[in-house]
Parts: sequence; structure tokens; C-alpha cells
Amino acid sequence: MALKGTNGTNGANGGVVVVDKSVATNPNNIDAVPGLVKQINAGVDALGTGGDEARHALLVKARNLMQALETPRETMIKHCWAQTGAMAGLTTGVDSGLWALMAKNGDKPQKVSELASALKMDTVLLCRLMRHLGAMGYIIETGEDEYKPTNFTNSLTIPIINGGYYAMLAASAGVISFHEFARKTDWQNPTDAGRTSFNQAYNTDKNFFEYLQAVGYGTQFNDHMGGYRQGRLPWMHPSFYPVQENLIDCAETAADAPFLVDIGGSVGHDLAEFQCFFPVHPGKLILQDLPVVIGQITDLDSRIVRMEHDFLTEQPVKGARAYYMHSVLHDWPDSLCQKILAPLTAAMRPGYSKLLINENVIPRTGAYWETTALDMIMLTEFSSRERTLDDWQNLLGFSGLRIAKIWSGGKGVESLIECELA
Ligand SMILES: C[S@@+](CC[C@H](N)C(=O)[O-])C[C@H]1O[C@@H](n2cnc3c(N)ncnc32)[C@H](O)[C@@H]1O
Repeated sequence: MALKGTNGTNGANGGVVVVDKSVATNPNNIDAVPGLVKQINAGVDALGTGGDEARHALLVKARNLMQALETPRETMIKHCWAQTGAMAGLTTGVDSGLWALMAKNGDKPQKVSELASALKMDTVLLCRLMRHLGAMGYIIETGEDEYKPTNFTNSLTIPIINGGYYAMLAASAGVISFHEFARKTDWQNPTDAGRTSFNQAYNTDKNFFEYLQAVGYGTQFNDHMGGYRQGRLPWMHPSFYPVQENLIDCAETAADAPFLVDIGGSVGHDLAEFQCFFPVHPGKLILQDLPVVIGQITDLDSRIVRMEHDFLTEQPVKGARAYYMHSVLHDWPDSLCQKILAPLTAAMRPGYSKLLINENVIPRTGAYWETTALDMIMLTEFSSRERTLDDWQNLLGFSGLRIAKIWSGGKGVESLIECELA
């Protein structure tokens, strides 16, 4: 059988496939199952003392077990039918108020007909959506067309958790159709921020942020930014980065001296968190983002200065103790990052100002799945990347900065890259 791409093009190698189709209906790796079950039992024992790391390790083993047991055909159906269908049901549940209603009703069996009537939804439609979500384990089937909510569906009532279902899925055609973009661009690693798989999929010149604002999911994206970080150690935690010694002790103490400037800081979740850790700090905390995002702030301490600023233009705040960027540079390829860093380094005071970059440093091996997943978002939506240590050194060195130290927050958590003018 010739290996074919779509549109009649040959696949990358144009080779001949020698795989027998019976492979698709046998478990992926049944021989691994007994060993994995043993490791899972050991992992369960470690849960009591091993904390979140032990839970993560067990989660990966459980996923390995599922992959070993599944046949390739089942994996394919899961990807192509089940998970996309679940996204439809889950997001419709958010948008219609289903999860909010079920959470309000409480942890008890709930009839679809009664839920549909309260939500003014077609019962047949709701039965179908909930049947799939029940079959997938997201809700618990308690009888015919009757379900109980779960911790998961209850959490889908929280905007910082449900925001991603609107915002990230609204842009997901860039991910799903990446192969078409990659084929058209001769299978090259994309580095042009003005020509992305996302642009091609939506036939738009707008970048990801502009597009989400235009289609009405800007606030949901801001919420998502507030949500994905939950449950992770923030960089200002004393066990992560010594804020007192490295930032506060030598900072200017005048009330209006700029202390910490969060560039591309969204609606201010990082500075709000900083204020919780350090309610008493020298100078001012300053939040910068595009006007549309600053206008979407609903709940932020009035002591945090809100500033509309395009980071490609002159940095208006000069000589701050620290400039901070969280998940900003990863959105852009090196050529654009250099344009973002140039006005910033021009505003830094030599020997005083620091640049703190809160981003992933991808290890050479054993990258964490959330980090590689984010790299796929960067690849397909932005033609940018999560960076390795070498990538960071090249980018920052080119921009006149040197890395003083990389502070690690643990597996899968963004590091704090502490930089100074070179
Ligand atoms: C991935 S989000 C990160 C937000 C925030 N730092 C966080 O970690 O939650 C990137 C942010 O960059 C902002 N942004 C995009 N283009 C910008 C520009 N030209 N100037 C300033 N901010 C910009 C977006 O509005 C968005 O809030």
C-alpha cells in the first residue's frame, strides 16, 4: 500500500506500508499490562507520603496502562470521535448553564427531562449530549436519562476553569489542520509570526489575541490565563525565588518608585498574587497590557497601577527594580521577541533593574506533557515555541541580556529566568 497524504500527495517518505491491518485491532501492548499494574499498585502506596509528585507519577502510569490496553482502532475512535464529541458536550454544558444547574441541585441523581425543562433546552438534544458524557465518565449515569454531577463538571462552573473551553477551542482549527500548513510550508519549523497555521485555518491576518477579542472570547482567554496556573507553586513563594533578598532589599523606597512592572500581564493575576505574598513592598506595582485587556479588568486592587501599553513601543516606565513577563515571549518567534526586548532593555537601569521571565525551560530529555502541549499551541497558533536553555541563552544574549540564574519551580512549572543587562 502506498503511503498517501491528502489531496493525492505522497506522504513524507512516499514509501510502502508493510503493517498488517490486524495490528489495529489488537491491544497496543498487552505484555506491558502486568508490569504496569504492579507499578500502579506501588504508586497507590506512595500516594500517602509522596504528595503531588507521586499523584502525577501515578497518573502517567494509569495513562500508560490505558494506552497498553487499548487497540489502535479504539485509540483512533477516541481521538476522532469521542474526545471531539466530549468537547462539544462539555462546552455546551458550560454555555447553557447545565453544569451550574447540576452543581446547584447538588450531588444527587438528576433527570435529564427536568434539567432540560429548567434550561429551556430540547430534551432529546440534552439526552444525547449527556449520554456521551456519561459514557466517557465525565458525569455519572444513575439510571435511564439520569445523571449525577462530578467534581469535574462542578469545576466547569468556575470561569477560570471553563474559559479555556471557549477561548482555546475557538482557535483550535489552527491545531487540527496543522498538517495542511506544514505540508504547504515544506515541512519546515515555522518562525514567521505573520504566517501561522492559525492564520491559514481561519483565513485571517489577525493574530491569536486579536482574533479572540474579535470573536468575543477575550475575557474567556483572560480567565483561562488565570486558571491554567492554579495548583502550581508561584515564583514569589519563598521556596522558589528569594523576593526579599533579590528584589526588595536593594529597591528604592520612594512611594512612587516603580518596583515591579508586569508586561503583558493580562488582567493582573500575577501582581494580585504578588500582593498576597508581599502586602508590604517598596514602590509601585504596575500592570501593562493592551487597552482592550486593561479595559476588561473587573477585580483588581486599586493600588496596582493599570497602564495601557503596547510592548513593541517605547517602555514608559524607566528604571524599575524589576520588569516581569509571564508567558509572553513564548508567544513570539525570536525576531519578534527581539523587538519586544529592545525597548525594555533601553528602559532598564544598569546594575539595578532586573528582567524576570516566568517561562518553561524545556529539558533535553523527559519533558513534561503539559510543557510539550503548550509547545504545540505555540507551534500551531503562533509559529513560536517553548524554549530550551540554549534557545533562551541565544535570544537573551542577542538582546543584550545575561541570565543571572534560572530558578526552577519543579517539573512542569515555569521557571523564573532572572536576567540583567549584559
Ligand atoms: C499568553 S498571555 C499571558 C498573560 C499573563 N502574563 C499571564 O501569564 O497570565 C499574553 C498576553 O500578552 C498580551 N499582549 C499581546 N500582544 C501585546 C502587545 N503588543 N503589547 C502588550 N501586551 C500584549 C495579551 O493581551 C495577553 O494578555
